[in-house]
Amino acid sequence: MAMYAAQLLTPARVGANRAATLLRGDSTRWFQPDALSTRQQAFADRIEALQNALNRELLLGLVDSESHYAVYRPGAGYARHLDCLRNNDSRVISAVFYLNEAWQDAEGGALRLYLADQAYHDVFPRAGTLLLFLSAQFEHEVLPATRDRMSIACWMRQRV
Ligand SMILES: O=C(O)CCC(=O)C(=O)O
Ligand SMILES: [Fe+2]
Repeated sequence: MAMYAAQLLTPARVGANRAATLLRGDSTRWFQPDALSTRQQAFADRIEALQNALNRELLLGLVDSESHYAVYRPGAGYARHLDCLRNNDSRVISAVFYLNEAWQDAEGGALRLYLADQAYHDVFPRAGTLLLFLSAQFEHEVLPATRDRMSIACWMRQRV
C-alpha cells in the first residue's frame, strides 16, 4: 500500500484498451527484471525454483516469468477472463501470491476459478497463499472486497 500511496502503481489495462476499468479495477506495477529489490529477488528465486520443479516433474517447458504487484481498492474486481494474451500463448501457469494479513471470508475478494459444468472454486486472498493454475484452461474472476486487496500475480511462460 505504501507503493500505491506513492502513486507507483498504474491502472491496469486489458490488451490495447486503455479504459478497461469496467472489466478490471486493479492498479499494477511490473517487476523490472534487471532492477529487482531484495524482496522481489527472493520472490523471483522461489518462482524460478518452482518453475524448475514443474519442468522436471511435468515437462512444461517453462523458460521465464513475469510478475506484477496488484492493488484492488474496495469494490474493485476483475471480470471473468482467461490469462492468455490474444495471439500469444506463451503464458502456461498463472501464479498468484496473496499479501493480505488476517483476511476474513466475509470481506469478499475471492478469486473465483471456474471449473467444468458451471462449478467453481473460491480462493480467498490470505497472506501466504500461493495459487497456481493453467493459464489457458481456467477462466477466473476477482470478486470485489470491502478492504484493500494486494497480491503478486506471476505468469510462467514457454517459448513461442
Ligand atoms: O488477484 C487475483 O486473485 C487474480 C488476478 C488476475 O486474475 C489477473 O491479474 O489476471
Ligand atoms: Fe487473471
